[in-house]
Amino acid sequence: MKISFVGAGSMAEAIISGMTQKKLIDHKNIYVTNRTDDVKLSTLKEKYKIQTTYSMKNLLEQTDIVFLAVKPKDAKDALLAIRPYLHSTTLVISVLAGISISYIESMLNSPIIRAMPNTSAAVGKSATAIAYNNKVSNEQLNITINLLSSIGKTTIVEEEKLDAITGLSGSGPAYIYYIAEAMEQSAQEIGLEKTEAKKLIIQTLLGAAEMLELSGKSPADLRKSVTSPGGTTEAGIRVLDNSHVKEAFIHCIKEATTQSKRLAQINSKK
Ligand SMILES: NC(=O)C1=CN([C@@H]2O[C@H](COP(=O)(O)OP(=O)(O)OC[C@H]3O[C@@H](n4cnc5c(N)ncnc54)[C@H](OP(=O)(O)O)[C@@H]3O)[C@@H](O)[C@H]2O)C=CC1
Ligand SMILES: O=C(O)[C@@H]1CCC=N1
Repeated sequence: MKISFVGAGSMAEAIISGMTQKKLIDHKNIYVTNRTDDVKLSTLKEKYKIQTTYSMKNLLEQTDIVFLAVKPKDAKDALLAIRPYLHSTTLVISVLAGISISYIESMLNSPIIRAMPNTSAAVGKSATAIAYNNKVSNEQLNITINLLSSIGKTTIVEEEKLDAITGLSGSGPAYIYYIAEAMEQSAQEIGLEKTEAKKLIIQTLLGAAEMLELSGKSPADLRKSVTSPGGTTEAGIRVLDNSHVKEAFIHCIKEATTQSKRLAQINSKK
């Protein structure tokens, strides 16, 4: 099987990294291109032993799957560039935030899967959601689900949910990194050494995620079990509550979701 990536940025690299580690597909059959950044292409070629090219013909001839991984604003250009080289059955998987299946259908007569992964794909831990059009065969759907299993967990959803999923889990890793940044900064201010703090923060995040997955308890119950009356956690959380941090996070996720919808509107007019 040959897989081609149009776009060689953070998301394409995260998917390529996950796929090549799991060896589900031979790295020699993974092709990638971008617009101008040849240094990035050389780095990807060196790091993952994949093929790079600036020829669309080379990229797309006899390919089974094309991953579209350009910024939403570049969708039209990329779709126009690939169109002449696609067979009617070539599967197009778009990871673009806010670009609808119908927008892609307006330019391509192809089987289309719209996917929303996240950059944790690089370590096989993406939360990916997919929706697809009626040209996707059962075989293509099964191949895609199998392929995406190499970068994490995949669920099939109705396309309408993808804006919300983009706001929640597509952007989600960034929210957690934001918390990690704050933890790192505070660690220095309370007198901890950077490397020791880093280890403690990572283990704390991993442990909390695993508790959420394995304990069967709700986040609220898990939080209660950390919070002794009159203790340190209570004192800390009081500051978060007084600063309305939970409301800010809820607002953040709603705003990211709205932005996904805005992107759809902006791009549908292009
Ligand atoms: N980053 C993330 O966490 C996630 C991103 N996504 C989606 O993935 C997509 C890519 O995001 P991300 O990787 O962060 O973006 P980047 O800016 O890192 O990468 C975009 C890539 O697209 C290339 N490109 C632009 N136009 C063309 C074109 N016409 N033909 C070929 N290549 C082109 C750029 O090349 P060059 O540098 O040479 O211009 C660059 O390699 C976005 O649509 C985003 O919504 C989805 C989920 C998570
Ligand atoms: O910020 C973005 O637009 C992309 C989509 C989801 C995560 N990153």
